[in-house]
Amino acid sequence: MDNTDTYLLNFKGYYLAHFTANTDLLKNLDDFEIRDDDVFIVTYPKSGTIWAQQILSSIYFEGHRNKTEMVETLDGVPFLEYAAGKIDQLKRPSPRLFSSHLPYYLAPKGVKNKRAKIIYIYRNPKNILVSYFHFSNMMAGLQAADDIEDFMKMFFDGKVTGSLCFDHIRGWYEHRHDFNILFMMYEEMRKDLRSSVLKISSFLERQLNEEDVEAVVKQATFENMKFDPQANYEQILKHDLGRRTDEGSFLAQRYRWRLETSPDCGAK
Ligand SMILES: Nc1ncnc2c1ncn2[C@@H]1O[C@H](COP(=O)(O)OS(=O)(=O)O)[C@@H](OP(=O)(O)O)[C@H]1O
Repeated sequence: MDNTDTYLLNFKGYYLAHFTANTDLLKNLDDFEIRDDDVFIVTYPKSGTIWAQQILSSIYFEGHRNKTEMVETLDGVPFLEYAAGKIDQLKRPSPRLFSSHLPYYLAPKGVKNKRAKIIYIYRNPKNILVSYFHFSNMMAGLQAADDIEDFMKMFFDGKVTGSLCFDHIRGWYEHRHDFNILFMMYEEMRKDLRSSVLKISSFLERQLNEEDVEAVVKQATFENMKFDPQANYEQILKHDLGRRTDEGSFLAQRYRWRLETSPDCGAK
């Protein structure tokens, strides 16, 4: 493990966000005990993790779906490799839902033996790039960039948390036969959220009645999540992760309308 960079932790050739990496867990990552009913959301950063967390959490937890329980979405679907000390993963009751930005080759042995289910969300890298640029400038623990060109250099050199985006997506896709995995595309989910929820719940073998499906979809709309304090990470951002500036949020999309029309993807 190379600890020398302020922002990036190099673990076996892969960059993690230094400030929040769970180094104790990483030491024994390969042997991390996997249960048959574990479920992982795997993404490259800025590809829709928080969105998938919301969908999974409301598929699995009735109290979340019906808003009778006030649980931060992230606490229901915590990261495996981040937030050291916050949760003892081994003591969590089943079924455990996880999030992860890890590349395929760092997945614990049990995941490679198809013991857990994985939902891999991928997003158009142009949209990732713009989202990541704004996000890096907002988050205290990530390296800020002077402008989009500056960030593009880091992004295409893979000198960002998550390393090179293309390696991440290609790696998981080319090794898909080693895993019990469902691929979902962010942009397709945007086009048809209901079908995406049905596809995910069917893969997870979770029976939902019509009313449940409606509730999950409603909870997962951008408009709902943007203003739902349990879902939008605002408190976590403020108190745990740390902001560099008051501007920006996890659910930004301020440039969304430009994506279809502008060659610079709304970077300016
Ligand atoms: N409900 C819903 N619908 C559509 N899009 C959504 C939704 N929830 C989150 N998002 C968008 O996902 C982007 C954040 O990605 P991640 O959650 O993967 O970020 S992170 O890696 O966990 O930091 C981020 O994209 P940008 O807005 O383009 O930055 C979020 O807006």
